[in-house]
Amino acid sequence: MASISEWYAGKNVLITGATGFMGKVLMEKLLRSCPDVKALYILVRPKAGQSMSERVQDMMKCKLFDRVREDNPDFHQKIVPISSELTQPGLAISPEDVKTLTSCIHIVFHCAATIRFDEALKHALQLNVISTQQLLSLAQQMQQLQAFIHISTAYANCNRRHIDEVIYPPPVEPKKLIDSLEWMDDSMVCDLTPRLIGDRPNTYTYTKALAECVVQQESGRLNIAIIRPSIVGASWQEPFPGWIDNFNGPSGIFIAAGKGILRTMRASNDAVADLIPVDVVINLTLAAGWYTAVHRPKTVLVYNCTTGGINPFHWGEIEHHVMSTFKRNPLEQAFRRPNANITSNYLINQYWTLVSHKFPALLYDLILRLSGQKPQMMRIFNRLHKAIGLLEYFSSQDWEWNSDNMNMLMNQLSAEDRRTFNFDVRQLNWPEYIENYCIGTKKYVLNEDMSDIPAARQHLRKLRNIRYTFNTLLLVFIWRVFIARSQMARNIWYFVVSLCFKFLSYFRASSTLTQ
Ligand SMILES: CCCCC/C=C\C/C=C\CCCCCCCC(=O)SCCNC(=O)CCNC(=O)[C@H](O)C(C)(C)COP(=O)(O)OP(=O)(O)OC[C@H]1O[C@@H](n2cnc3c(N)ncnc32)[C@H](O)[C@@H]1OP(=O)(O)O
Ligand SMILES: NC(=O)C1=CN([C@@H]2O[C@H](COP(=O)(O)OP(=O)(O)OC[C@H]3O[C@@H](n4cnc5c(N)ncnc54)[C@H](OP(=O)(O)O)[C@@H]3O)[C@@H](O)[C@H]2O)C=CC1
Repeated sequence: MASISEWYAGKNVLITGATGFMGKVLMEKLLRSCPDVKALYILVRPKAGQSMSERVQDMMKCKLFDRVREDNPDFHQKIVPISSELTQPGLAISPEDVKTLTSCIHIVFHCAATIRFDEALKHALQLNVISTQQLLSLAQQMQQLQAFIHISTAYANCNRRHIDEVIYPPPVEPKKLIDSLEWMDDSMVCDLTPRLIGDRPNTYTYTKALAECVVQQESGRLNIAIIRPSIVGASWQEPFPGWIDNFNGPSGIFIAAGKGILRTMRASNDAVADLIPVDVVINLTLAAGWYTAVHRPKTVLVYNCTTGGINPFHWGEIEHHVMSTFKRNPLEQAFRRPNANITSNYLINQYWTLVSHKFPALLYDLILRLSGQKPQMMRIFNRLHKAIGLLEYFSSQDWEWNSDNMNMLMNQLSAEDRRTFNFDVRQLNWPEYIENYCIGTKKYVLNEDMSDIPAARQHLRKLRNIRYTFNTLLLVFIWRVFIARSQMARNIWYFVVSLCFKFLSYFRASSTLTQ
């Protein structure tokens, strides 16, 4: 049987969400490990004042593509951008482009989605559900289509503790919801949202669950697979360790901790941190594409792409390794020395939020105001608290995912494919992975240079000296205000000091006697 790379040779691939984190890694891997792939058609919209072509050109300059560029400097010739706004009718694809796509595409990878946890339900429904429906309708017209791979999330059914590789009944019939929301104005939808999402934490997981149901309903004659990754993190091995380009999931938390801004967060030390490296997800996705096309399973196969059941690691361990990495490889211009702690206790977290977040922010903003600058720290902390509030649900509990299909797929691969498209997370060394992940946030998200580490260390030493000076001044202040002004406090203070003195004298005398 042909290897995975051989199967992709000569194929036209359609990718949605190609400008996103996973979409880019998917393109890179296809171009590098399947060099004979015919073309990658990518659906892209203009954004933030940039045209579609400008965005694609910028994207291809990205460091992620360095290895591909080395192998094939003309790799851009294989990329065919197609203008598309997924929230528009017909995905806003021109009739000529529809004609091209329906005649030549062999495999579709649907990665596009809104992954925001605070997305308005109408928009999340439009993008995550309705555009999936529209893309499936387009796929039904593709004459050469062999597989359709839908990227979902392992948390689509996070209202369950144990999650099998099946499509669960939807919380509501998607079509009914789409029809109902159509006539409602935004404020009505907003009021109804908590009732609708029920025991799910946000509109993201809710609409991703509905999308899975739509995939099943609209599957028709298509060969479909659903990939459900858990928390997608930086790359493990490919194209190089530690590739990450956004603040999503834990990345923003790691950065905030490394900058010394985040000092406390509610999370369970003992809960499994179900992180999955992005290259593992992409390798599994490409292998699932091959398997779906070649073996044509009778039903929609769901692949839970998780680590917890195979090679578990816990949030407490993550905290330890993140802190240790950032102490050895500090981020530039840290606000304070990195020292974050996670706790599952609500009151303890509230206390530390007040003492370690709000108080220093107020103090810093006061200093900024006094020096004629604009206060900014409280605003940063308010945003951080909003983000943490939305993530806590996922870091405070754990889930059990069945990953039989991932194992089945691994057993279907030849030894060579298993190496080229490695998704065997049993080999993942977590401490090494977390170290590379943190360094990746420094290098690729914050664009900091590793050669500046000595200066960053010097800055941390300066912060330590400021803290010692501040603590000493605080002690003197407390002494002046509370001790020196009250006779009773003074008596207690002298009593404590004399007790310490007596203890020291006794200790010195007894140690002289024993000599
Ligand atoms: C050291 C101890 C570590 C212990 C770790 C413990 C716990 C880990 C925590 C959490 C892990 C759980 C993660 C669960 C993931 C579930 C998996 C999934 O299925 S899907 C993918 C996950 N989706 C997300 O992560 C999206 C979450 N983000 C949002 O919903 C929003 O971004 C937001 C948090 C609500 C913020 O919205 P807001 O409008 O305020 O800001 P923007 O998004 O527009 O961003 C503006 C600006 O800020 C940057 N940004 C965004 N997030 C962060 C952040 N967390 N920290 C710092 N900066 C952030 C963003 O890039 C923008 O920058 P710019 O303007 O320059 O583009
Ligand atoms: N990141 C994670 O931790 C996890 C992600 N997933 C799933 O993986 C998939 C990819 O996620 P990820 O790469 O992280 O997400 P990103 O937010 O990085 O990328 C989202 C992609 O969708 C595109 N998109 C969004 N809105 C539109 C629109 N209206 N029209 C056209 N394109 C649009 C974006 O394009 P543009 O650049 O124009 O905005 C971007 O390319 C999603 O389906 C997500 O649910 C699952 C589990 C975890």
